[in-house]
Amino acid sequence: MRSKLFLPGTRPELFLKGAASAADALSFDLEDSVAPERKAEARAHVAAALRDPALRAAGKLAIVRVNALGTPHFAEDVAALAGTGLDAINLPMVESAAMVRDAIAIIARAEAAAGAAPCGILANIETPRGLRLAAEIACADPRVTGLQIGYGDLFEPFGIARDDEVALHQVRLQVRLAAAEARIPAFDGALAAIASPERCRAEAEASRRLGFAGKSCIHPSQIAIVNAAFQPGEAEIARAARVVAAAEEAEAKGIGAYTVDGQMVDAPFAASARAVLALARRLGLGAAA
Ligand SMILES: CC(C)(COP(=O)(O)OP(=O)(O)OC[C@H]1O[C@@H](n2cnc3c(N)ncnc32)[C@H](O)[C@@H]1OP(=O)(O)O)[C@@H](O)C(=O)NCCC(=O)NCCSC(=O)C[C@H](O)C(=O)O
Ligand SMILES: [Mg+2]
Repeated sequence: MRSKLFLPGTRPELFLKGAASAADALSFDLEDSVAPERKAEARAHVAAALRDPALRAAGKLAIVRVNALGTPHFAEDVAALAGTGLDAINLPMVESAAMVRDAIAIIARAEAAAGAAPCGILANIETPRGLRLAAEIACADPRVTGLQIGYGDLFEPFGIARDDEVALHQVRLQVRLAAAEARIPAFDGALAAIASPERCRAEAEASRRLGFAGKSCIHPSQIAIVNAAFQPGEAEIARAARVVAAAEEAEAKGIGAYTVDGQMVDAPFAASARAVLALARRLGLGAAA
C-alpha cells in the first residue's frame, strides 16, 4: 500500500474518482472530514460504496477511518461496516494498547453478529501519548496490521510547525521503530499543503528512507508522487538482484559475510535485498517481475 487516498464520507461523488485513480488503497473517512451532524449520512454512503460491485471492481484495498473509541459514533460506525468486506478499519487517536484491545473487542462483536471475517486494524499515532506508547500500540494485538502517523492532530494543537524537519524526523523514526518491533508496516501521514507537490515528494522520499511502506494522500495530485517514492527504482532493483545472487552463492558455500559492489553484505543486507525484490515483484516492476 504505497498510496492511500482519503475520501470524505459525505462526498460520494469522489468515490468512483478514487476508484479510477492510481491509489493503492481507498480510505473512506467518517472522522475529521465529516461534520458531527452528518455522521449517519457519511456512514450510509460508505457502507453502500463498500458493497458496490462497480467500486470494488477497481481492486483497491478498502479502508475506513472510523470515529475514535469513546466518541458517541464509534459503535455505530463499526456496526455499519461489519459484513461489508472492508480490508481494514483505521482507528484514530489511539493512545494505548488497552484502547486498541477495547476497540477490537467491539469490532469483533459486530463482525460476529454479521457473520463477517475479521478485518485488519490500522492504528493512528497522532497524540503525544500515542507516540510515547507507539510500540505497545503496535504490539497490542495480532490484528494490528499497521501504524499511521497523523501530523494534523499531533502537531497543530501544540504549535509544532508542520514543516519542521527535526520534528518530522523524530516522529517518523519513533513510529517506524514501533511498527518494526511488531513486524508491521508504518505509513506516513497526509500533507494538507496540496499545492506543494515538492513538499509531498520530499516527505514521501524521507519516509521511504526510514523504511515506511507508504503515505496518505488527500488529493489526487499527490498519488503519482507518492507511488513513485515508495517503489524501488531500476538501480535499486538491479543492486538487490546482485546482492541476492551473491547471497545464494555464499550461502551454498557456507559463507556468512562477503562483498557486493565494494560493500560488506551479510544476513540483514541479504534479507533487505530480498524484500526489495519481493516488493518489485508485487508491483510488477523491472526484471524482478
Ligand atoms: C482538500 C479537498 C477539500 C480539495 O477539494 P477540491 O477543492 O474539490 O479539489 P480540486 O478542485 O483541486 O479537485 C480536482 C479534482 O480532483 C477531485 N478530487 C479532489 N479531492 C479528491 C479526493 N480526495 N479523492 C478523489 N477525487 C478528488 C475533484 O473532485 C476534482 O475532480 P474533477 O472536477 O473531476 O476534475 C479535497 O481534496 C478533500 O476533501 N480531500 C480529502 C480530505 C480528507 O479526507 N481529510 C481527512 C483526512 S487527512 C487527516 O485527517 C490526517 C490525520 O488524521 C491527521 O491528523 O493529520
Ligand atoms: Mg488526525
